Amino acid sequence: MTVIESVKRPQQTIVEGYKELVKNYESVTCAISDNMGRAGAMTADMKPLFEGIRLAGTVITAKTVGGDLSAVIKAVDLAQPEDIIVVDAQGNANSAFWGENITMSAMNKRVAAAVIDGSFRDVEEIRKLKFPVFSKGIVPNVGAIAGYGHVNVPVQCAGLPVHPGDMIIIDGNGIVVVPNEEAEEILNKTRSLLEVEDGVQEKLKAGATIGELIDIDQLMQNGFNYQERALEKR
Ligand SMILES: O=C([O-])CC(=O)C(=O)O
Ligand SMILES: [Mg+2]
Repeated sequence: MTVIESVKRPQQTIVEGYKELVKNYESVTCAISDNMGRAGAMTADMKPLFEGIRLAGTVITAKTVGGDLSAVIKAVDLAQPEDIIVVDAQGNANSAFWGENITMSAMNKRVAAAVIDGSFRDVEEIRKLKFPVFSKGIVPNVGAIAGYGHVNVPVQCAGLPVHPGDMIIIDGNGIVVVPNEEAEEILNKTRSLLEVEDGVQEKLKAGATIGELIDIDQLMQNGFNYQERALEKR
């Protein structure tokens, strides 16, 4: 079992920058994905417990072994306010890795959300508590708590590598992960892209179509043929 207690987080101004974007723009995750090479999102089978989850926070990871929840319980204890717990349960949707009691622990630590590559239970209670959970499913069966698992090690979650201290941003479109070392650059690029999007919106509101604005006819005449291109180079 590996338990890493201290996590290197992005500077507070960067974390606040992402929170500000989430406050001011609706589809921040889409702009972040665009800036990460049209990637960076968790898979679409990650479902929210309720609508309207909009958050940015830093990652604490729990990597489970079998159905054991011990790593999740320990991760909650190591969290700082507004952290997001990412549970790598290897996509095991037939076992619960989170429940009402763990939610109440997490709320006592002011954890912002749980993102689980697996399932959880006590769904009605957690909905009433309004604690944000994203998961692959909901199921009553839960594993033992027998001391197995790892905390704050690199993990995967829903198709993405995730490291402790990365940024997670969640809105109505889904979840994106920005690696800690790219957090500042992606924040700046995303701010700019959202401003550009505002400009495009103005043109659309004035009656334009995207096809006109990007000259789609010309683009489609230039269909790319890699064999022709390869021959040109001989
Ligand atoms: O107790 C467990 O193992 C999970 C659970 O149901 C809870 O956290 O309430
Ligand atoms: Mg329970």
